[in-house]
Parts: sequence; C-alpha cells; structure tokens
Amino acid sequence: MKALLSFAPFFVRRGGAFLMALGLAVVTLAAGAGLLGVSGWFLTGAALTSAGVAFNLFGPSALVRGLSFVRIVSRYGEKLVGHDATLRLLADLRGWQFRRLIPRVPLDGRTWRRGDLVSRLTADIDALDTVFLSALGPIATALAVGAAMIVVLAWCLPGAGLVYGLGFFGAALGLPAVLIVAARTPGETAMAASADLRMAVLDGIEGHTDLRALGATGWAREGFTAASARLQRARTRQATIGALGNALVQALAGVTLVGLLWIGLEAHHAGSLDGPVLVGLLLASLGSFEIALSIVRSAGRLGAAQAAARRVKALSATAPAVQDVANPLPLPCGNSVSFENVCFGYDPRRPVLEDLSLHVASGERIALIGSSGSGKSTILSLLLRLADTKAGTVRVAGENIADVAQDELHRRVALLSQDTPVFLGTIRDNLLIGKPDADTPECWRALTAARLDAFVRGLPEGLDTWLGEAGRTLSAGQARRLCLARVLLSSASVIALDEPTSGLDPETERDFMSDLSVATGGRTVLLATHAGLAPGMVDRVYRLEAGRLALSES
Ligand SMILES: Nc1ncnc2c1ncn2[C@@H]1O[C@H](COP(=O)(O)OP(=O)(O)OP(=O)(O)O)[C@@H](O)[C@H]1O
Repeated sequence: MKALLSFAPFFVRRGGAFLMALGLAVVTLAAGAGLLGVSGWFLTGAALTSAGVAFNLFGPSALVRGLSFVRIVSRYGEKLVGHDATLRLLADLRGWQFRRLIPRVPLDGRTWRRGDLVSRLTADIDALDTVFLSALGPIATALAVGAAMIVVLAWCLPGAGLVYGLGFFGAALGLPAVLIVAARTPGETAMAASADLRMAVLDGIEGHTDLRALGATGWAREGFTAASARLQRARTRQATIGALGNALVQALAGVTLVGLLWIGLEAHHAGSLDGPVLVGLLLASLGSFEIALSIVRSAGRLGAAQAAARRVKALSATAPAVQDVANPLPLPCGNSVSFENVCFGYDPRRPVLEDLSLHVASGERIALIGSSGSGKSTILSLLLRLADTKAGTVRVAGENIADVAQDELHRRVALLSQDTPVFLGTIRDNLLIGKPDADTPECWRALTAARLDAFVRGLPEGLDTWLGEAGRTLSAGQARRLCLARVLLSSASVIALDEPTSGLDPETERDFMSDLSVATGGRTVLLATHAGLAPGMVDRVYRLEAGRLALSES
C-alpha cells in the first residue's frame, strides 16, 4: 500500500476530474438503486390497484423514466471523465518515470534488463489504472451510496439500517480487504511472470537468427513456455479469487435481503409500512450491491497494482550513477583533456584503471591501443562522465568535469561508443540527433567525412530514406558509418571514438583513418582502436596495459 500511496500526488493533480467522475458514479449508482426501488414500488402498487387499492400511477412511471435517463447519461459521463482522467494520470506517470530514468542511464547491466525496463514503463504503469477506475472510485461511491441507504432504511424501517449496513459494508469493504490480501502473492507473481515473458519475447526476437543458426530455438521456447505457464497459473488464481468474491457478494446480498424482508414484513403486519414501499426498499437495497460486485472484481487485480507500484518505484528510486553538483561551474573555453592519477573499477575487487594520467592538448589527436578488456572504452566513458572515478580527476578545458553540469559537458564532448544505435526514423532524423539545426549541406558533409555519401546518394529518397527499426535496412558497416557521421556533425569540439572503423572493410578503414584529421576538422580526438595506424594519422599513440598508459612507438 505504501508504494501506491507514494503516487498520491499524481492523483491529487488530476483531483478535479476524479472528483467529477466520482460524483457521476454516485449519481449512477443512486439512480440504479432508485430505479429498482421505484420500479418495485410501482409494480407492487399497480398490482394492488387492480386488487382495489388506490395508487397514483403517473408519478412513479415518470420517475422510472427519469431515473433510467439519468442513469444512462451519468454512466456515460462517469466512464468518459473517469477513463480520460486515468489515461492522463498514466501519461503523467510515464513521463515522470522516463524523466527519472534518463539520469540513471546507463543502469547497472547486471540488475536491469531491457525487457524488464520496457515492462516497468508500460505494463506496470498500465496496471495502476485499476487504482482509481476499479478501486478508489467504486469504494468512495459505495461509502456515499451505502451511507445514504442506511439513512433511508433507518428512517423508514427501524433496525433495517443496521442489517443493511452490516451486509453492504461487509460485501463492499470487508470482503475486498480479505481478497486483496489473498490476491497479493498471485498479483506479484503475475507482474513478474509478465515481465519475464516480455524479456523472453525480446530476447527471442533479437537473437532469432543466431538461435536458429545454433539450433537453440528449443531453449528459447522453453524459457518462453515456462514464463507463460507461470503467468497463466497466477492469472487463474487471480480469476478464482475474483469468482469466489463474486459468489460471496451474492450470498451476502441474499442474506441481507432476507434480513430486511423479515424486519419489513413485521413492520407491514404491524401496519407501519406499506407493501409497495417495502418492495421498493428491498429492491433498492439489492440494486446498491452492484457496486460491491465491481469492487470485488477489482480486488484480485489490486494485488497486481500494488506489485506494479513497487516495481515502478524501485526503478525510479535507483541512485543515479553520477549526479550534478548543486552549483555547477561553467566549462571554460578550450578543448584540452587531462586524466590525473585516475583509478577506476566497476567492481572494487577488480581495478580497471590504476593511477592513470594522460594529457591531450586542444586540437590534438591521440590513439589508445591495448588488448581487449584492457579498459580503453572505460577511459572514454569516464571522459563523458558516464561513471565517476574512484580517485583522481578528469579535466576538460582545465575544469574538473565532476564540477560541471553534465548537459554542458555533453555539448562539449561527443562519443561514438561501440554500441551506438541507429534510431527508428530516416537518415536525416538520425543525423539531426547530433545537431538538430544542421542544414542539408552540413548533413552531406558529415556523410562524406564518414564515407557514406555515395551510398546515400544512390538511394531514391536520399537523406529522407526510412531506415526501419534499429537501422535494419543498413549493413553493420553502413550503420556504423551513419553513427560516426552523427558524431562528426555534432558541434562537440572534443570527440571520443571507440572503434569507429569496426564493421568497415580494410580498404574503407584505411581511407577513413587517413581522412581522420580532415573529418574531425581540428577538434580534439581520443580514438580507441585495434585498427592499424599509419604514421602521422594521430599525434601520439598510447598503449594501455595493467591499468596504465604508456607512450607507444606504433
Ligand atoms: N558495465 C560494466 N560492468 C562491469 N564490468 C565492466 C563493465 N564494462 C566493462 N567492464 C569490464 O571492464 C574491463 C575493461 O572493459 P573495456 O570495455 O573498457 O575494455 P576495452 O579495452 O575497451 O575492450 P575492447 O577492446 O574489447 O572494447 C573489462 O574487464 C570488462 O569486463
């Protein structure tokens, strides 16, 4: 419940719409109960008229029509306003979650998986719609209508208010409270199994080709089937709890009705209550139990909503890998880069960089070489402040990057990482991510520098060619060059390139390397590479070994 309560400010922000939906729900339920009551009173009165008792038919018949019209209109309004407010609430939550996520990226890869993140941003937030639509709204409606019914019954039929109150609130509040506790575990299992299922599907789709080539589709299918079976079992338990709750509400309604009938008949025999009024009161009481049914139906899903709230909260509560200082300093002019006695390791027991120092003057190009896993990419990530050093300082233009706002640092330093993605959109869309106001000639210049211009010119729609999801219509090398063009287009004056030529054929790789100085146009460049470097391509080459850099001859 605590996790759900933490989202209360979002409900308060949409409070006006929720209150209106609540008011309309109360009117709908009151009109429904009133309709049944008046109909019972009317039909009984009409039957007694034919038995010779005087009864005014016109008033009740007009009331029946009026109430049924009110019920239709208020139900429509309630659904419209309630769903609209809920959808807006979910959109607010999603936007908030996304904004909280950005500074937390990259998340610790061992704890968070992509499918799980997608589940938390979609299915988990969707599950919170139950909270108002099926729980808070109906419970508040039940409180209002139940209290009104108790007053009416107590006034017309002493003793009946207590019987009705016990039966109605037992069905609308007591029973759901028990069901919520019973449904907690299956709700949690359902949310977790649904996230596992999503991960299994995403893994299966992404690795489809390799799984088929390795003959491992059976392994993927087993994972999917196991998650699916777990989800089905949890859903069945949720449905069973819901069905049991339904049956218990009907039983409580029946028992309450018998109690009211008992008290009512005694009053009727004593001559203190008319027959038509008694029937009307009985049917109105029965009609009010409709809301208890809808509360009980949602009680099974409230366990899932609680689990979803906890999952959403856990993601947003993760500590960001790095945080801006309270009063960031401006980044001075200049493009020099320095690492001063830097120590870093992802795991405290396994240092990657040890007392590493490096100075690159403004406009210099240096290359970092070293065996796979030696820490070249790590140096570039520290330059972008994707993680903080354990000791030592990284400076850009002489300023400690830990004292500078990350946004400002990222405008000055651009990175082409090993897994830079191609985004859904056109070639132009992908380029403009690097520089949103770039014009067409600038886009072409960046493509030329990345040696992708000839390919794009050959496409019928040129820069406006649609690339599909993750650039599926491009070869790996073309996708890499497009990402490179995006970085070259950016106005960053320090560029970190991590294996920029991976995916390129040897000839294109040689051409790219020899064009590096032109392509990067006098900017400061840190290049991590395994590719061969011709003399003069970079100002210096450093070899990374055992966490330290040494000037290399090659
Ligand atoms: N996110 C991470 N979490 C934990 N360990 C990591 C993470 N990223 C890298 N490492 C570890 O840090 C070490 C350095 O990795 P890094 O990617 O910097 O090496 P690299 O020299 O760039 O390798 P390559 O040439 O293969 O790209 C490796 O031992 C790697 O296993």
